[in-house]
Amino acid sequence: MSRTKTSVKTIGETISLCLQNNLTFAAYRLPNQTRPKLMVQKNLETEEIEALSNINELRGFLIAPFLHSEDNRMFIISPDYFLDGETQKKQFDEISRIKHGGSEEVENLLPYEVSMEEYLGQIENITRLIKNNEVQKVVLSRAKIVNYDLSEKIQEIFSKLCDRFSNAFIYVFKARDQIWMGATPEPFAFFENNIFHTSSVAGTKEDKKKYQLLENWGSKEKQEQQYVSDYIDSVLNENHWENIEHNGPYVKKAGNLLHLRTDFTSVAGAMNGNLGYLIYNLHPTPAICGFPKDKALEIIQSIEKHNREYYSGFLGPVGMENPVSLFVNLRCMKIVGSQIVLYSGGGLTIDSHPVDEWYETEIKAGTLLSVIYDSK
Ligand SMILES: C=C(O[C@H]1C=CC=C(C(=O)O)[C@@H]1O)C(=O)O
Repeated sequence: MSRTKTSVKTIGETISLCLQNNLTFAAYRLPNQTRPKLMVQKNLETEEIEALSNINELRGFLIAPFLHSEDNRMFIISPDYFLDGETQKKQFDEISRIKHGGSEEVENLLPYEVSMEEYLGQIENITRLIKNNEVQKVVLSRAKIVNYDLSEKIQEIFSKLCDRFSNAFIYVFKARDQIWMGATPEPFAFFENNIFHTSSVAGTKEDKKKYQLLENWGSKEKQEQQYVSDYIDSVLNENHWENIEHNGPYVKKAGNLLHLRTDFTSVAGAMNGNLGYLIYNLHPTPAICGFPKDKALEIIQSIEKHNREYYSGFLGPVGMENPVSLFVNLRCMKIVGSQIVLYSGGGLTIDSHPVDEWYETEIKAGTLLSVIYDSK
């Protein structure tokens, strides 16, 4: 009897082993599933991905930044080991024999942390541009730095996130000397039973009974989400994506928050265009950038003083059990030594109130913080 007990290890135990041995890995749990999965790569270096046109040939855990740059590349973690729900002793022993030294030159600089006062000023500058009709929506974001040493608790927090947020995509990855973790409510591109899905998720309220009903949401949130839906609709059409169906907007719970969400589905037939081009054209949607896209991006780049890196990029398994299961990297953090950097943002429109927007980013950062502080 004891043989079966010791012959398997949990994904949590395997994550600990990977961290201890400085291995490149990604663990994740898909929304509404119970089994966490883990991909472990034997080598330290990950493959850079230049373009997504051949996404159908990729296999592994894909990680794309908000914007490509010299420092923020799109890359993939190879599934040399793919562990589904548990790890057999034999695989565990094999993994324990792979060890890498830590890089000493890593410059894990912390990002710029904006004060509340400065953030309110940034919002005022952006709403002025919106009032002048230069742009309609801009998603402004910030990084919040908390002194907290998570290094010994990463697998514990991963497992708590899985328990607490059953309908989110939960992940943790270590690659390129970085550790990121998140519990995102925003599907970006995935397949289920050969049906392609994407979603428009925007507009935020605290999870109060009143807001569980769509009719109690104001025009600010409805408009904010409509920009995203219209954009997704136009990109799907421009890319000749056929038989598109919409469901929404409806109210969807995301941890301590509620969002408005519309789901788009399309039967993945031969008539549909190239999946890689579609993904390339969809990103970044107005849920994380704004509308019109180019102007919003220009404003974000001139106002935000931190580099978003992988926050508001997209990530998830590709070429594994499904062609792609990609999610927008929200409600996420980067673990930097004994500090954590939490990233959050919010959509600004003509009806935004600066102080409310600041608190919205605080509450969004609180999604992960509530779990971290619970584990103290
Ligand atoms: C940009 C974020 O959320 C997006 C997704 C849902 C609701 C949002 C909002 O209400 O502003 C944002 O568009 C974030 O969590 O950092």
